[in-house]
Amino acid sequence: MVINQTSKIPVALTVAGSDSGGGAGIQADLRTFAFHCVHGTSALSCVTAQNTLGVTRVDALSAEAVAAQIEAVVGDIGVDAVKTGMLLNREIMAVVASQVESWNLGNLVVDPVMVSRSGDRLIDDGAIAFLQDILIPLAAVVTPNRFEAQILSGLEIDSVNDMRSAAEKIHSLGAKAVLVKGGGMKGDLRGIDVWFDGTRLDVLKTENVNTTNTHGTGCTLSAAIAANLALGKDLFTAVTSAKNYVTTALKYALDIGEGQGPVGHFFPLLEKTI
Ligand SMILES: Nc1ncnc2c1ncn2[C@@H]1O[C@H](COP(=O)(O)OP(=O)(O)OP(=O)(O)O)[C@@H](O)[C@H]1O
Ligand SMILES: Cc1ncc(CO)c(N)n1
Repeated sequence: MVINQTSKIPVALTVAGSDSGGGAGIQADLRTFAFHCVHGTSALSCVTAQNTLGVTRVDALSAEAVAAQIEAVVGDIGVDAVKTGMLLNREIMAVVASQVESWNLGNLVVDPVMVSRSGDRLIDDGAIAFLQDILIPLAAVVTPNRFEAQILSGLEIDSVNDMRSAAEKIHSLGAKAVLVKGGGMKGDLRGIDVWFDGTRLDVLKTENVNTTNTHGTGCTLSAAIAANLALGKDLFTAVTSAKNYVTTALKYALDIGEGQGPVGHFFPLLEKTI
């Protein structure tokens, strides 16, 4: 890609939580945007005290504060794509949905964050129905992991066929496309995702990377999809390129902390210096 000083700089917005450990959430999103040469902007929904072992505390921002951040960014800078991550509660989801509608924001990637890899609950009771009924229908693509896809579809997911059925069921909620992610599947199925956009049902396969340092894969994937959309790629290409980015970032995952380390976003720089 060539970006010179006269090119229009693509801009992406993440509406998500902060991960103090730097592996997921807004920190992962902004790094991912930067490594796609996309200017990253952010609206913080909550602050988690978190590390590679898990989440010890969550503090929500007010819904008004989230709305004000989105307004400040969109009203002045403008955005080419948006991703949502950990939105925590219905009040925050409601202002995000109304901002998306009033600014007519297309290219919306909804990562329906409900639970972390280490098993911590990242959404309030009662917010799931709102996500399902109001936010997901506004999305260009929704990217549930295995656990989230089970909740959204009501199906048990143990095989690729189950992932296909879940993708079809979740598509009927109204998003243009669905990517059911397979990071939480067992054995060889880890790393297999299923795409459905109403006509095309595809199994997306990359190599299964043998690492336990997988913190932030989902945030990185949805941020990379948003970055690719901001760069003007079509939705399916944005998703497959994002998946390739995550696979390489997993190969360069960081072995830090006592638990699950984060994926290594900065591999493009490492490769240049090797
Ligand atoms: N070990 C692995 N090898 C290859 N790809 C993987 C592996 N683990 C996860 N992935 C890929 O990473 C992407 C994110 O999927 P995953 O199911 O891990 O999301 P998630 O559970 O939302 O992530 P997190 O909550 O850790 O941010 C998917 O494309 C998935 O296939
Ligand atoms: C802030 C935040 N967002 C998303 C996730 C999902 O991995 C997480 N663990 N923390």
